[in-house]
Amino acid sequence: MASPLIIAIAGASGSGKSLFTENLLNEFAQQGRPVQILREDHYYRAQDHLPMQEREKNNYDHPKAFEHELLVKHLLDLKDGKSIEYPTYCYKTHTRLPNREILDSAPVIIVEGIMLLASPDLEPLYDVKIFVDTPLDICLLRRIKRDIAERGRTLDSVANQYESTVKPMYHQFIAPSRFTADVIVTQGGENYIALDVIKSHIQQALLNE
Ligand SMILES: Nc1ncnc2c1ncn2[C@@H]1O[C@H](COP(=O)(O)OP(=O)(O)O)[C@@H](O)[C@H]1O
Ligand SMILES: O=c1ccn([C@@H]2O[C@H](COP(=O)(O)O)[C@@H](O)[C@H]2O)c(=O)[nH]1
Repeated sequence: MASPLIIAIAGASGSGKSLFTENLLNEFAQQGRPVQILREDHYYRAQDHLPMQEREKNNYDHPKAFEHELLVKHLLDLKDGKSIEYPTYCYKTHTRLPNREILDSAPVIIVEGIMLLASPDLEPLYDVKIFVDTPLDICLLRRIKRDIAERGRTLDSVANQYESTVKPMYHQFIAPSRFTADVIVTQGGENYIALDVIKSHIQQALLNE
């Protein structure tokens, strides 16, 4: 098998990265082309050694919050055609779960997450770098709805975390990383023209291998 293409999709929390990734996956699934998806969030560091109150105060919007060393190893393994033991993370308890999933390599690997273009160790591994660029007020509104519905948060906790870490870290790490991207996607997860352009590029790259 030729070396898999690795597509990185970055952007602010709530920008629409997950939805964009799902829609890209659907495009390939319709053609019966195997795609593997990795989420950077699964590589948040385990925090079982810390009490819950400490975990709640942590900065989850700093590159060091992630075990990027393990993500680098996993991407290299997938590039070599090997399977990986993909970790699982729980946002409610802010730590890893014991179960791991075996993921096989595939011709297209999509990796999605906030800090993917802000880590010099990861950047050389990508074949295509995409940044989903959505205004921060829209990201915040989506995050409020999602975090209350799915991640066990309250309006107050979302607002406090946003002011203390999410917003400042966005300006320090995520916004500058957009300049390393090959493609900037506006309008979040439902930009079908961007999806089409990226799908065509990937198909062409696979044909040329
Ligand atoms: N273009 C869009 N229009 C409307 N809602 C969207 C759009 N993109 C994403 N969403 C919604 O906003 C929320 C956050 O999107 P998500 O893809 O999870 O963001 P991210 O992965 O960047 O944090 C989800 O509930 C998602 O369905
Ligand atoms: O334990 C945790 C881990 C992460 N977060 C927040 O999640 C987002 C990143 O996930 P998206 O799916 O891209 O929104 C990040 O901004 C962290 O603040 C958390 O709250 N708790």
